[in-house]
Amino acid sequence: MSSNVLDTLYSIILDRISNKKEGSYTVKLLEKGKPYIARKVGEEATEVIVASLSEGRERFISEVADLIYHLFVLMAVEGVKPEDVYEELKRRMK
Ligand SMILES: N=c1c2ncn([C@@H]3O[C@H](COP(=O)(O)OP(=O)(O)OP(=O)(O)O)[C@@H](O)[C@H]3O)c2ncn1[C@@H]1O[C@H](COP(=O)(O)O)[C@@H](O)[C@H]1O
Repeated sequence: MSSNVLDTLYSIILDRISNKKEGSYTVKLLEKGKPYIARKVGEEATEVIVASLSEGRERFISEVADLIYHLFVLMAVEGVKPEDVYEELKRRMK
């Protein structure tokens, strides 16, 4: 996965936070607050599990994308950038 897609996604999410674009799903999530967003991350993780166990490759890819998006919204709420996570993953590399 090229990290510039992830970095671009994160910058779009930050843009939605600051510009509150009309009709934005991200803005709707933010308005529902952190507990709701955290619950959505859990839901999307479950949907990844279900897709992995009983649905095809395309559904699995789609659910992983949903999970990454919702995780990135939660990271933005927490003030954690993708680079922070990349650093941690790099630190763990053997
Ligand atoms: N990658 C995504 C992305 N993946 C999934 N989703 C939304 O996440 C939801 C997942 O479906 P669910 O059934 O879990 O959610 P729902 O039933 O629609 O709504 P709720 O259950 O949350 O009430 C869908 O509404 C999708 O539209 C996304 N929404 C936005 N993005 C990215 O975020 C950017 C900003 O989007 P907006 O905030 O809508 O402008 C977009 O340009 C995309 O790059």
